[in-house]
Amino acid sequence: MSPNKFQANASFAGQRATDANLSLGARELTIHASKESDNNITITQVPYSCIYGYEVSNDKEAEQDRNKLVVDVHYVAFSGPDLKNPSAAKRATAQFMFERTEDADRFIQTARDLGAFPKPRRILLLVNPNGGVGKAKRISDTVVKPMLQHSGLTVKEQYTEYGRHAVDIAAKVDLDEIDSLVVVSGDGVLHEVINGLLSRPNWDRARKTSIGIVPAGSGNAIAASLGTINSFVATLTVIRGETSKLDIFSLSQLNKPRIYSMLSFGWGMMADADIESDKYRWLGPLRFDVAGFIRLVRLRRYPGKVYILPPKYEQQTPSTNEQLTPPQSPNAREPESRFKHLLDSKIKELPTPWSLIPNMPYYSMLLLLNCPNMGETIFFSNTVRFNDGIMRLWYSCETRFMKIFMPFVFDQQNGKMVERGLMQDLECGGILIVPGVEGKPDEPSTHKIIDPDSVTSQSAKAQNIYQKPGLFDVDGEVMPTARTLIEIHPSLMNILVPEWLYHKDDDNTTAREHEAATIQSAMSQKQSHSSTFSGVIVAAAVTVAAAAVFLSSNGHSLVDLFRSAFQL
Ligand SMILES: Nc1ncnc2c1ncn2[C@@H]1O[C@H](COP(=O)(O)OP(=O)(O)OP(=O)(O)O)[C@@H](O)[C@H]1O
Repeated sequence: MSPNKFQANASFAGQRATDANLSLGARELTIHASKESDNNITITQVPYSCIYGYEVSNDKEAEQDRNKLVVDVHYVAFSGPDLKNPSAAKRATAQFMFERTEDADRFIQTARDLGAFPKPRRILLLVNPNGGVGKAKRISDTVVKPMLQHSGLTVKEQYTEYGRHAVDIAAKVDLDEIDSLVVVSGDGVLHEVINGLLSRPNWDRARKTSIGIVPAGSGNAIAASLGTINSFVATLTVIRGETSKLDIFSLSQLNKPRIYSMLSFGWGMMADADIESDKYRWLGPLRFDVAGFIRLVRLRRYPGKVYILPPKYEQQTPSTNEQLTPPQSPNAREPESRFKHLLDSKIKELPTPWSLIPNMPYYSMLLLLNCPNMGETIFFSNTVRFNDGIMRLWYSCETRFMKIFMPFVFDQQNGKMVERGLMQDLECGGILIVPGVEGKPDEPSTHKIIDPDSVTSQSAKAQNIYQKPGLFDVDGEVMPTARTLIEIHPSLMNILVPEWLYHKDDDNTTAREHEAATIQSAMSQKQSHSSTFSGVIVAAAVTVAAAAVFLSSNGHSLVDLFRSAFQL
């Protein structure tokens, strides 16, 4: 028999087969078996990228014969063609009963050599018991830990005990003792992990530690973007250990420590809604719809100036600091921004290559995204990739209720929100935002939230331009509304991704496409898809109902809400 072929009694995918032929290929295990019921031959493929572990035991049905060994191969099986569909994956086990110990040993050794089984790694698992609707502990206990148990990985679990605890943990953990830092939480805790790692003195070493997420929050934008909303797929991803580069944004303000972001920066309506949605955390992902709806009917204008740097500008001209600290040095410190001086409010006009976004007397929304999804239920645009080294900025000064309402309700999940002309978009390599009243953007006073009643400019008042500068939202966390420099650091970190995910820095696209095709062809049942439209209608109905419940509990009604909307 050829070295990669084996024979064993098999039990898998709800069927039993005597003398099934197993073959270990370059990227998948193939099982040829004849069904006991009708003698028909079935061929089942299990891609290695779906295998999360194995176990060996004695055959219980043949206790006297210690020579007979059973190998359980644990994998994630997809039941529909959409690899990103959260309900399309489940755990499965294929059981092979070998007649002789040598055959079982040879099977395991060959599978190992071909990369069928996960490679041993050390993982620190951070679980936020309070994230989202408090489901992280359950996901960790019922999915993550049981799967990790079979994986052969070394795992240490730690609960976060207070807000920003993950920053402290990531800043202090011994990096020589772990290979990956994985959170079972929402995006907020992953944001904290990134900021903890990048605050370390051994910055260059820390940034290379791979990070991962099993989604258990209410936004889960990163997991939605990676196609790992399903907890089984997310845990499989952590176990298999495939990584991709991840661009990171840094946000600098005068005399404040830099903040790092892996997901988004927002200002205006969406940012206010995101931060304000924290009050409705108990609603889960629906909290964004409710807060968004309330903010939509109370639309505001956000005055300020936004300057941009051309895309890839930084990469074309490496800074002196980067030359001084070669990336191979493990203790290289965080490189300083060469545009830091622009944070000085005395600088009124920015020098080339910076340019002002023209014709924007105020903004109603501004959004910088690093991933296609803004949340589990908000798919923004598939033009955004987390490793292309480009910042994508969307902005608008639209304040008409219906113009914003329609795309937000009907295009939230189909990526067409930006195609409706609601927002303009730009690619850039850096941004400087100067929030504040039109004509006086650089006054130090605009760094604070200002009472609109204190505005004296008649023209600003007449145009209803001058209002509170709004909130700055970084990955769902608030930062002070002040002159802010945002820069991109291409491929700064490494994030755990599903092996079949196509990504741009990949030199093995064909293999990955084959991987996705193999998984898709291995699927047995057809997935039934509810239409996006009906999903949206249901979402809208639930949102309105939730808003009604919330408002009535606060002594208001939907009628008040609509009245205030149309008065604006
Ligand atoms: N034990 C704890 N007690 C209170 N707060 C905590 C605890 N552990 C973490 N936190 C805080 O919980 C906040 C939210 O966490 P997380 O990101 O997991 O959920 P989420 O905000 O619902 O999800 P998403 O960011 O995807 O919307 C974080 O700001 C974090 O600092």
